[in-house]
Amino acid sequence: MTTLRIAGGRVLHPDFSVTTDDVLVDDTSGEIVAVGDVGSGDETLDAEGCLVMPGLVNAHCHAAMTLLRGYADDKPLESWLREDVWPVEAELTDADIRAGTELALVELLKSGTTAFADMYFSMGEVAEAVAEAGLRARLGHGVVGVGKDEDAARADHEESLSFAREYDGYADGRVRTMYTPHSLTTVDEDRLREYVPEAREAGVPLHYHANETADEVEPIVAERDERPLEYADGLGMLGESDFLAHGVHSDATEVDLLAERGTAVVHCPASNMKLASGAAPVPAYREAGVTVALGTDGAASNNDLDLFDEMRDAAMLGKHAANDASAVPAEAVVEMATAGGADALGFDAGRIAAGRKADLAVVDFEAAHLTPTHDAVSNLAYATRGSDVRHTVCDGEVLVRDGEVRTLDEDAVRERAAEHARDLVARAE
Ligand SMILES: N[C@@H](CCSC[C@H]1O[C@@H](n2cnc3c(=O)[nH]cnc32)[C@H](O)[C@@H]1O)C(=O)O
Ligand SMILES: [Zn+2]
Repeated sequence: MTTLRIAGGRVLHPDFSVTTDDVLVDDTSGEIVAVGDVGSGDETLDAEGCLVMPGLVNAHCHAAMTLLRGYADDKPLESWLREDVWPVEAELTDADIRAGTELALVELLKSGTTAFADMYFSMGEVAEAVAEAGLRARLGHGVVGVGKDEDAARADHEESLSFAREYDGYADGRVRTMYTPHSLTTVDEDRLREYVPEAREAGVPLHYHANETADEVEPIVAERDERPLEYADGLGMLGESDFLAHGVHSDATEVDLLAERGTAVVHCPASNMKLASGAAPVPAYREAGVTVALGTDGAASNNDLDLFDEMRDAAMLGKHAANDASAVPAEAVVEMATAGGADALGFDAGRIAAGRKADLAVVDFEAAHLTPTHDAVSNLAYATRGSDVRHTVCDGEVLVRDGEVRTLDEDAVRERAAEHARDLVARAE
């Protein structure tokens, strides 16, 4: 066992208090050993002038969509997907996805993110990239039934399940998996009835888009005379380990249903604002006891993967939507980006405490835009940027030191991704 002492910083505790303390982590167990006066470690990571916080969790992402950053903007979800995104995605190769995912991982790591959930395709490539980069992930092959005959749709579901079975526990357990039907409107009821029980048998959680836009809610209500999440519940899709993305247009019945079932919601404020999907009822979820996490969604609808941005957006959108400046306060968004995300994804992380996973972000607070520090949590929620992250530690390993990614070659990754993005778009035209 080699221990690492993260020394001299101010530590953000689970109760949101902040003290000047050291954190000792063990790179063999990947856990936090002690917080406080921890003695000396085998190695030291300097955190002087910094805030040591739990690593951020991006609980809903399509990592390789970094290749489509800025490709098609300023359109609503339905036409954006059908006219722009899906035609280009039809041209994606394994190598494209690897290149786009690595680009995403560089961005995630440099901005303090230690875990993410990814729904996309060529997930074996994504798992390899995660193994190499050193962070933690919950991965699923996204299933879309639209435009496919029954055999093709079945094959897509089978692929999602076989990936989930094969890769769960990969990369020393840092990779966990999930079954990911794209949404309640893009996947057939018959197929869900067939495959959801198989996912249960495989012991993997479900993750899907739900109640993202009003357009997606209306046809379900019109056809079935029940709310989308009542429909999902009838299909057995609201389990305790499941988590859904967006939940913008949930009504009070659905909020209560989620609370009762223990299903988490991933709030994606930037994507929801950019696609003009609406504002999720975050205060109602939290009051009802629903676990709320934060996600960037893909870089094509955000257009970055910076969770500090997302925290700020969540707070701002929450206040604006409620017409109440006290709605979605600083502590709430920091909790959503850390403990909430870890809970949604089923990782024993998101809090700095002995015995928890050693997933940490060390933020340099000695910057003009972070001075003074009246309230460290306020600074994190409202003034910090991803580029303020100095070190990122996951599973006890230092993945970013002094702003430099140690597990991936940033320049090579960036060049490769730019090349793949250019060729991909050219093929699709
Ligand atoms: N196997 C599927 C791929 C599904 S991956 C997940 C999908 O979600 C899409 N996506 C990205 N952002 C959003 C969003 O905000 N709402 C709904 N879908 C999205 C993304 O472009 C990708 O096509 C197929 O054969 O098409
Ligand atoms: Zn999405």
